[in-house]
Amino acid sequence: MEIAIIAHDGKKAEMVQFLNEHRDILHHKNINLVSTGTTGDKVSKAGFKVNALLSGPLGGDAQIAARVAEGQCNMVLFFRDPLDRHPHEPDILMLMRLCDVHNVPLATNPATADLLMKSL
Ligand SMILES: O=C(CO)COP(=O)(O)O
Repeated sequence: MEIAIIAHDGKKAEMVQFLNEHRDILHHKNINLVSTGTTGDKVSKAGFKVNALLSGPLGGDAQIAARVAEGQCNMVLFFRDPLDRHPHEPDILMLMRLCDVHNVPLATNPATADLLMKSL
C-alpha cells in the first residue's frame, strides 16, 4: 500500500521521529512512501526510501491530492503546523477535501497517525 507523508517545516523533525518509531511496521507491511519534496529530502536523509514529489508550495500537495483521487494513495499522514501561514493553503484544503471525498484515512497530527499505523 502507499502512504503519503507530508510535514510543514515546524513539524518535519516530528515526522522523522514518527517514522523511526514505526520503522518495523513500515517494513513488514511493505509500505511505499510518497511525500512532498522537502519532507522527502529530510526523510530520505534519515534512511527511508521515499518517492519525493514537488515541494508543497510548488504543487506537491496537489500531486498527492491527485494520487488520492486516482486511488493510488491509500493513507495520508499530514503533520500540519497550525501556527504558521502557508501560501498554498488552497492546495492543502484540496488535499484534505479529496481524502474525505474518497474516504482515504487522513491524520493531521502524530497521535492520530499512531492510531492509524496500529490499525495496519
Ligand atoms: O508545504 C507542505 C505541505 O503543505 C510540505 O511541503 P514540503 O515537504 O516540500 O516542505
